[in-house]
Amino acid sequence: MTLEINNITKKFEKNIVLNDISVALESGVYGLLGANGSGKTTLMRIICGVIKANEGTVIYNGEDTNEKSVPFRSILGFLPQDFRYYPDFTGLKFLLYMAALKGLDNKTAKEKCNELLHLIGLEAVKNKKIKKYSGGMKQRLGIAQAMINDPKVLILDEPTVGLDPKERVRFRNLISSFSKEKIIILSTHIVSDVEYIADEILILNNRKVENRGTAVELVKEIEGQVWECIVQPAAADEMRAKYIVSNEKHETEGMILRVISKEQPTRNATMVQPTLEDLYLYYLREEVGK
Ligand SMILES: Nc1ncnc2c1ncn2[C@@H]1O[C@H](COP(=O)(O)OP(=O)(O)OP(=O)(O)O)[C@@H](O)[C@H]1O
Repeated sequence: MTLEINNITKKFEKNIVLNDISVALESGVYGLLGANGSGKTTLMRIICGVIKANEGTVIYNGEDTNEKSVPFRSILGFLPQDFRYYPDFTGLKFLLYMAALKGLDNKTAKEKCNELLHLIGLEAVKNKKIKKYSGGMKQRLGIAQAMINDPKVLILDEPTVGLDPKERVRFRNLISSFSKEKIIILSTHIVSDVEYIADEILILNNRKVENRGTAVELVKEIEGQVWECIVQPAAADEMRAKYIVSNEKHETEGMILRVISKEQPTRNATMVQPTLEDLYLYYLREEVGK
């Protein structure tokens, strides 16, 4: 199973959001990481055919997904960022409705809806109207609707938004149990989510997929560049202006700063193991310095 994104360029008027992006994906879970506005949603919408790229193609198992003769939609599941619900529908009715739209027959739809409602932990409230659901419950319902047709390619735009820690764990388990022989792409700002779920991480930066790899592979890039040092509060501002500071802790002896820098930032600084969170901030350095 392969999904190839070939030379995708997307402009909104003069604003080039994605510039000649090419990535080839095989079955697995991919975490798409990038700053606000880096084009994650745009890329996902292009893959799903919701919007068209100016240039480039999306090829699934050797076939262009934009060709009308290619039934890509039937093997695709999508949770958009701005997913709309019908507030007066119950959770079950909503899923049955989505199943009908995807062409499932009645019997399969009922079975699938109940199975998913159980998996996402909404069985007890399936007959309640969606307007009475919490944000996390709605989000889980959105995830379920994306999975209703047992898609081979599942695209989830910020699926963990609004989920509490317990719900996030449930989501991770759901994805790993579902991920066999599938391509799952999910975007998030929550680094720990991709760290736990994704087999591979794609970093979207400067209009490109700038880097890809496992969390362990990626953090190697900044090995030897992450430091912890103690500074007095008065010096913290200067440090923030000069370096990427990925964490700050107030202690009695001063402030403990976690700093990303090629050189040792202070004489007392000790080198520490980089994390994916450090790497993320490293890629977002322009934002950090602002
Ligand atoms: N329909 C549109 N018309 C004009 N500009 C757009 C449109 N959609 C997106 N953009 C612009 O494209 C850029 C990328 O937006 P996109 O939503 O893809 O980023 P993102 O990485 O998903 O951001 P976020 O993390 O905030 O959701 C932004 O500068 C945005 O303003």
